[in-house]
Amino acid sequence: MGLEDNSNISSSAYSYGKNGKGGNNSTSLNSNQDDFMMLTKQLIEVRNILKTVNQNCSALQLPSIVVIGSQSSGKSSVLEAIVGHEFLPKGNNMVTRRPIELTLVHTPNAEEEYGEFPEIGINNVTDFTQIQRTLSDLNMSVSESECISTDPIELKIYSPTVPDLTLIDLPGYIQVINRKQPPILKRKIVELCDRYIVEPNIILAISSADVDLANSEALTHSRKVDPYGKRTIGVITKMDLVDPEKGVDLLINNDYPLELGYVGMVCKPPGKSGFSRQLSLTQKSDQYFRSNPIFHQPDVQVGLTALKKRLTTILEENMGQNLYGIVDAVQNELEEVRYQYKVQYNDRHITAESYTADIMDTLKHQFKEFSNNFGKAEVREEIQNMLEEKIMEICKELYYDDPKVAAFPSLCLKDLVWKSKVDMSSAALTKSGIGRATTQLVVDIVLDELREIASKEPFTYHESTCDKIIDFSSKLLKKKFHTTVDQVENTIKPLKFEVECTDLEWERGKERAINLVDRHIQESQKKLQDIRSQVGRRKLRTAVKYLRHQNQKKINSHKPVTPTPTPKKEETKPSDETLIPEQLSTSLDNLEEEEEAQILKKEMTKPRQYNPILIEKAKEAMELRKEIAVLKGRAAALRSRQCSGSNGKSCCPEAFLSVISQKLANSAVMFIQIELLNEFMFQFPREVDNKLYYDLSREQVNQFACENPTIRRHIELQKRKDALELVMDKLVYLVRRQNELIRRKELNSK
Ligand SMILES: Nc1nc2c(ncn2[C@@H]2O[C@H](COP(=O)(O)OP(=O)(O)OP(=O)(O)O)[C@@H](O)[C@H]2O)c(=O)[nH]1
Repeated sequence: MGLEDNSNISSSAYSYGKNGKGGNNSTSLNSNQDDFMMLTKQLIEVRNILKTVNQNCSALQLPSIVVIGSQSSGKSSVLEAIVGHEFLPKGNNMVTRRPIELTLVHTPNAEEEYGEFPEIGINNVTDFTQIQRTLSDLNMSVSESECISTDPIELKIYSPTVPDLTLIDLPGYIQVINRKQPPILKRKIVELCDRYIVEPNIILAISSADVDLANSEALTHSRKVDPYGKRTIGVITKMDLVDPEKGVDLLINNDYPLELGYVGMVCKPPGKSGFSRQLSLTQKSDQYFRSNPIFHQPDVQVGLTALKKRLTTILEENMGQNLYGIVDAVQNELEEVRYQYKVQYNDRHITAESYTADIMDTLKHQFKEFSNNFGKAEVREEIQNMLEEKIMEICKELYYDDPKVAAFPSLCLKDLVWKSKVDMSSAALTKSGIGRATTQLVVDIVLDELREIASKEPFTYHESTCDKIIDFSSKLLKKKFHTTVDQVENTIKPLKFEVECTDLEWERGKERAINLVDRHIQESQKKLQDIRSQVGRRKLRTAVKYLRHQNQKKINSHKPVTPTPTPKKEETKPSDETLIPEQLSTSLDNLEEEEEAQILKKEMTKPRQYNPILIEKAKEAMELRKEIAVLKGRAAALRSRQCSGSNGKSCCPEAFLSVISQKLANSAVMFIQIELLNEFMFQFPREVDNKLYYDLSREQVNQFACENPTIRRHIELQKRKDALELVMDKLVYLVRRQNELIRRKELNSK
């Protein structure tokens, strides 16, 4: 727009100022102005939508009005005059440290004016001193050493008296740095302003009337990026501080011409503390100019009304010019996003709610699979396995660790001490808190399974949800824990006193016992093998021999010194029945003995320091050998005739205990199933729905879904596509209106 157009607008603005009402424009002009307002409003909306999805794409940016000027030039006063309220931070201590992005929303039918800070979620603030305080706090969050932050504060003001505008308030240029300010501050402010005075933004260059325009920082900086003033509006503040003639000279400025011209302002008449109410503010601001005819010239634009009108018109024109470019940019962006959406997600629409519901279904489904595979038979098997380990512990304590265990098979029916051990062992098994142990075992299995589910995708993304699952499951199980324990204990009570056993039960028990002992032999052999591989066969053998030698030395030193009778030949090697375990295991090494005798001899004559870890391993290996030997003996006994029937139970404690363990497991499983598991399996899916889905707010559901990065990206792209489609709809409508407007203008001008 050239100066010719400016004069039109200024005269209409002035005529508005003169009668203080709506002026004398024609109806068609009014409707055109409404259309202009509508375009600006809609484009500001579009701009805000685009901002939510496309912060970094300059092609999609719509213009804002950027306010620049030196400190105390009157920037805040102008902005406050436009808004009609004091709301900007005041003080000497560099109160503007962050850009303030101010969106003014004209709400013609609303009675209330209010502000909101969308980014920090503060809404509906009707008290403008509260807005001022919040702005101060947000500015002061930037430390003095940091001086300036580029992170903008977003503020929206809704009012029936503001025009639709987007303004950006920036810290004032510093002319002379004071002692307290860091030297870098001046440059930082220039850099910050430079970021904002770029195209397509409109520059509102504020200069004070009482300062020579040659020294105006605002004009100096704006001219660097907009030499002809095509997008710079000059505002001369404090017009009351200079003679009206000089003021008018400044406005019809030929020294520093701007295509968009200058507007003169008086925001604070001399002697007044400031304005507080919108209506009086506009009136008082314009009053100064009304009272002096020198300002009643067509080329002179003065007063708040003129400024507001000028800003909305220029912003609207600028947005109108940008409209087609924006449409193209949005169209391109939308096509790209649609393509990505198709390629990456096959146009599959997803919501945080649908994802959350899917996850819960997956969880319930996996749990159902587990519960189907964890029926009575499986629970019984688990309990029996646990009891078998207990059997081995009991046998180890009562039988295997007994130094005379080798003699057990021959004495088990005759020797009272050995005979009584079978009752001791059955008592140990039945009285060992079976109720608690079995219930706890099942609880642990259920919780372990849930942890297992939680350890896989997609649950790995939702750590706190997994914690919740474990938490409410533990609580559900805990509720039933004690009753289940009591029930199990009650049912197994009779087994504590007497255990009857049929032939079939004995056979099964024996079979399990044989398997159990065989399994333990294999496990011990595996451990021994591992030690051999870790240490090395030869090294281990030498260390074992060394230990044996040491043991023997100890035994000899404790023996009374009596002449040793020469043993008879057959006594030198004990019979298998009387072999103690160590000797038994030693006999396994006969083949290797020759080979190592030499090394050992050397070791004994020239003692050396053995690695303590090697010694530990050697001790462990000796224990294992001993254990394997005993277990092999027990496996043979269980397979022998001695254990063919239950009457040989005192010779076959493993088989007898296995019979008892089967009976215990049968009784326990029934109550664990009824009291604990059935209830839990029924409750779990309901708790999932209640605690993990229905209880969540919309925001929490969103948060949950976005914990999964794939879903977050999917939702973001979808949001972007939705927003761009919405923007595109609005733009298509605006283009139609704009074309209509141009057509009408052309008709009017004919
Ligand atoms: N006489 C007179 N004084 C004014 C006018 N406008 C503003 N002032 C005064 O000038 C001083 C600076 O005004 P501000 O609006 O705070 O200026 P600013 O550019 O925002 O200052 P900084 O925030 O320091 O950058 C204040 O004391 C105002 O009261 C005016 O039109 N006439």
